[in-house]
Amino acid sequence: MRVAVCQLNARDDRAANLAAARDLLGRAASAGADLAVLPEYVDYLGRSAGLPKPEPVDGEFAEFFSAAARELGIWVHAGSFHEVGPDDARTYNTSLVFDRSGELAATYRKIHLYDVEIPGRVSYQESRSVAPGDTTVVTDVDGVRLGLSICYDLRFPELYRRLAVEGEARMIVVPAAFMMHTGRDHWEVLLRARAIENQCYVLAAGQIGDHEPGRTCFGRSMIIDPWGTVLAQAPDTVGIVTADIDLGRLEEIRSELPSLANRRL
Ligand SMILES: NC(=O)CC(=O)C(=O)O
Repeated sequence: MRVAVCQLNARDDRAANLAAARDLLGRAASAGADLAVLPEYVDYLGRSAGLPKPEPVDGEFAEFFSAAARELGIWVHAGSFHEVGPDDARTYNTSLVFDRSGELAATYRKIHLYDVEIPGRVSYQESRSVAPGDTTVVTDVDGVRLGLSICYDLRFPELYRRLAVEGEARMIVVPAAFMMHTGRDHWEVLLRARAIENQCYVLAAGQIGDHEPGRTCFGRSMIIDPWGTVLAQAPDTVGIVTADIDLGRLEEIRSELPSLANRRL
């Protein structure tokens, strides 16, 4: 199976964001990808005052990416979007996965919300406008188990352990809008740790560059194998990178260094 991660610079123009995402999916399909993964908040990354009306899971956002999956004949992980939330003040931060025929295969709502105050660097209170999900999700992509997560979830290893052990995931996606300040020191380390400790492929698709208001994302989308080797890394531009998933190699690593099987807790 070939996978692609797509690096995007979403801003406050929803139509332009979706068109840019569709272009990247087309490029992924042309590169032979079976599965393409988009970053967190494909629909909108701008001022909260300008946020378009949140949508239900079966709304226009879903129709758009369902059509893309069907037209291109590939699996599409549509990053995440602003889903209608449980009350007027909050949305959900939601990922959708579509199969090759455009059928919805999985829905995941970000569980861990980014409430962080780093003076002079990062001030973000995601839980003010987003409600957390409470369910772990694993789906089958052409017979390969794919575990779902979003951005800040990356810092909570217990989620990934659950995806790998209870969910039997062999690949884990991390669509993200990781901040520049934290990204340059933490992004690759955390991604490679999750890949090594869970002996899974990690597919990490990031937003890149400046987004209103004054938010800069780190990018460096990457695909990592279960040994922790970075198979592909995006340069600091919008674009895609691809790599091939080798399940034989994964099983070899799990049998030669059986740390998952050797768990005591
Ligand atoms: N933006 C996020 O949700 C997470 C992030 O930037 C970080 O964990 O650092």
